[in-house]
Amino acid sequence: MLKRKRRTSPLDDARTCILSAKDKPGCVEKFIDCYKGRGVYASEPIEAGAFILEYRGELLSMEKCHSRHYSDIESTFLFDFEWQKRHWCIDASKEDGSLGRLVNDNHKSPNCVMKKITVNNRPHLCLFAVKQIETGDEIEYNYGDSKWPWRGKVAVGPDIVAAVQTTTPYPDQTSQDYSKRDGVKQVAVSPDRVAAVQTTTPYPDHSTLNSLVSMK
Ligand SMILES: C[S@@+](CC[C@H](N)C(=O)[O-])C[C@H]1O[C@@H](n2cnc3c(N)ncnc32)[C@H](O)[C@@H]1O
Repeated sequence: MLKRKRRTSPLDDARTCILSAKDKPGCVEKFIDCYKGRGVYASEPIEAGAFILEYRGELLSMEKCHSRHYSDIESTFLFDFEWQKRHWCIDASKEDGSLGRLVNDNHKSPNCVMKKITVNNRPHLCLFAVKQIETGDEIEYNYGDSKWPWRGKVAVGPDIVAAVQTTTPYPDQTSQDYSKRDGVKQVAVSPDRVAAVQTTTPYPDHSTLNSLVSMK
């Protein structure tokens, strides 16, 4: 009798990618517009539950993270979480070519979720699909409950964004040169925006996301 080949579990898949320090094939980076910047898109169908990408970066203790000085843009690439009863941060502010750091926020209908997994006694943050994802779909997860400024805006055209909420003034990013900022291709972040998302930490608080995805 023919033995059926066992499929790799999503967790094993994630472990393999983590150990190889390479992104899993199946996703590509795309420039969306000068407001949202880049995003990550599925280049093949991804089934619900599958491992997608690691949010790769430098693992820092919270103390170390606090001691560093990040620009507003860099601070949007910090992801804090709890592990072994201590607070940690993945600093993905360095442009290292990895895709996990480029995944954008969607708090209404995200197609993946961030989970914490431990490999070789170190924590890693990984995105897993929560629904079937089709080729060409943008990969998106929920950044958490912070008042992210873009959540009050609605896209009305490929490059035009209309403000539907005016509680936080936000610079007109359509008029800025996307490619010249900070030497990285990132959307400028206004100080107002950082103030709006600050809670207990001096940078955007991803910790709310942790409870959301039960990263205990
Ligand atoms: C971790 S980075 C994601 C990658 C980023 N788009 C880039 O091009 O580098 C987070 C930044 O992406 C942008 N962003 C993420 N989700 C967004 C959304 N739903 N709408 C508009 N901008 C978003 C914001 O500028 C945010 O500070």
